Amino acid sequence: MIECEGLVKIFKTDDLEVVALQGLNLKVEAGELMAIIGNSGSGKSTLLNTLGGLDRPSAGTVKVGEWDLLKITEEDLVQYKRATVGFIWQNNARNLLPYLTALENVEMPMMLSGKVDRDYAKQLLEWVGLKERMHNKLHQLSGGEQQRVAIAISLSNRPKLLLADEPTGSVDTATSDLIMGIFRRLNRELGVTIVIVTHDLTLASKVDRVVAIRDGLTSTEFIKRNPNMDAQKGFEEQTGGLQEIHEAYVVVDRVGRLQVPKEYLDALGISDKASMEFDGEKITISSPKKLGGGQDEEQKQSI
Ligand SMILES: Nc1ncnc2c1ncn2[C@@H]1O[C@H](COP(=O)(O)OP(=O)(O)OP(=O)(O)O)[C@@H](O)[C@H]1O
Repeated sequence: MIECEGLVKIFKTDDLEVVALQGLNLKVEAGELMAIIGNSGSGKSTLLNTLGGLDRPSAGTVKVGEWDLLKITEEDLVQYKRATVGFIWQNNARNLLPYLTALENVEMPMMLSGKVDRDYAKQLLEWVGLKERMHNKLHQLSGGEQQRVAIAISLSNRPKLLLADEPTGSVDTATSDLIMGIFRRLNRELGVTIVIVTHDLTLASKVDRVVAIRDGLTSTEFIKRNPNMDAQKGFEEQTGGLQEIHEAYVVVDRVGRLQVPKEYLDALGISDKASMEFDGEKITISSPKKLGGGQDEEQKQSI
């Protein structure tokens, strides 16, 4: 469904260039429900905006289904956004109209694309658990309910891909669980591919695959050891961290590049060069060998 290879995004302002994505690789299969995590400024939103057709990529490959988002024309981009992708933001005020009802809000994008399907709009609000509140004006709904209206809106164009940027960022834990449950159902029952960007490790622990971004590159992948773990409700909350539930893998790209965490490099005093050894079973990266002896002091680290 999604294929990014060597994806680069550079933001240019008057006197500054920011390389937000530095040659990122990412594959997402159709029907996946996965999360992207990373520190602030690591490029998560830029990646999501690029996948959503809101930001234009600077270089590399970025394909979503049949669409090549690097080469796509402006005209096709409008079509892509209309037909293929749905978007949910943390700040739902961006896509909601407070003086309209929940139902009218869901119908609005349908109206803009020329085809209002009231039954489907109602069905969507039922899906997100707002059957009883669909005729309430937005300002009469709580923040969590508004976020659920936003989810219904994002599905109004029947997207194959749903992109959610911190969808639970401003709601409480109960609402966050509810939203995650809605995502899981949409994914399992309607087959919508869902990519969630989040800081929240508890949320991330509830999906099968998590990809970590560091400095605009995919660095680590976490794959759930037991995909049926969802059934054990509350388990994630008890265990907390991602590593309890997922196996962590370092991402190696097509030409063999991988990202070594900065803290490891700092601990070993590695800056621009390292020694690498292969003993038939594992690869060892260590601080550069000192020419003319001194190897005994070498600190080693296995990867
Ligand atoms: N429109 C823009 N113009 C210039 N620089 C930008 C723009 N958007 C993002 N950046 C820069 O690109 C880098 C990545 O930003 P991005 O918003 O993708 O990170 P993020 O991981 O989503 O962070 P956060 O979790 O804080 O939202 C940052 O250095 C940011 O300052």
